[in-house]
Amino acid sequence: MFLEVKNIKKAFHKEQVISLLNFTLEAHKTLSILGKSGCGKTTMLKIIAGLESPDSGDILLNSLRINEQAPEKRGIVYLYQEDLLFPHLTVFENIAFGLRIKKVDKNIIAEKVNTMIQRLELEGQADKMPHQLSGGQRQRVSFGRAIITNPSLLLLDEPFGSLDAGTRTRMQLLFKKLAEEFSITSLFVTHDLKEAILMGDEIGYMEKGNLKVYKDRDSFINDPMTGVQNEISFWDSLNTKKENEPMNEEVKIKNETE
Ligand SMILES: Nc1ncnc2c1ncn2[C@@H]1O[C@H](COP(=O)(O)OP(=O)(O)OP(=O)(O)O)[C@@H](O)[C@H]1O
Repeated sequence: MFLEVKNIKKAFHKEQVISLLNFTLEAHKTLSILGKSGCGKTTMLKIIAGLESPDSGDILLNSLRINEQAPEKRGIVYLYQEDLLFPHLTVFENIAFGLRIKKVDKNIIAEKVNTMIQRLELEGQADKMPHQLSGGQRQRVSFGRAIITNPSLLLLDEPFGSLDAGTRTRMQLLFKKLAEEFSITSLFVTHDLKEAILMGDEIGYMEKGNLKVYKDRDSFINDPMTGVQNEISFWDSLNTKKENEPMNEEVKIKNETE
């Protein structure tokens, strides 16, 4: 297993935010994690990234215990909704940033960044500054910046939360494509049911600091806790209403003519 999270617990003062967290993730897979606000999703990601320390338990990456490793040494990138680009750098330089820090040869940087810009469908935007971009374009630049350094694990915290529905759908498809192309291993936190189903090779549901990972999509869909059944009943009830509408109309007309 590539990522192993074992018996993690975390409390803030008296609030037990992570009760007992246990799960594993294979390399090149995406685990989407659904859960209500405040159930501990961000805290879990921060612990894995090394931005918060757990009270107990272990995190293993490639069989190595990384609990004491500094965040920048973990090869993990944590990307959140309002990810800030460097405002004084162009799109090209924002994406190139991680490679420049690693002192990669400038010709290789140019080649890698230009390829990434193409993959992100950002052709013609390379010289723009972040404030000249749309929300979806900014989010794509953030992805590019995160992926270009080949992180071992990508932690995505509601990455499309601030986008409109259409842009969000396009970003989901683009991420699926990039995840495959760059063999990304990721945890994808979302509030959105459809997004969780669409993005995850595996799906987990977090409640009160516990994560349940489902063995397949059907078990997730059939568990009443995940809310999928409620959603289906809602759409079914609208359909039934629609089917009944002409009938009601007929009854009304008939009654009026009687
Ligand atoms: N640094 C902190 N100090 C004290 N309490 C905290 C801290 N960070 C988080 N919490 C608390 O831990 C709980 C879980 O927070 P967390 O941000 O992990 O939830 P979440 O599931 O990511 O929520 P959301 O979906 O709204 O982002 C909340 O009750 C929050 O107030």
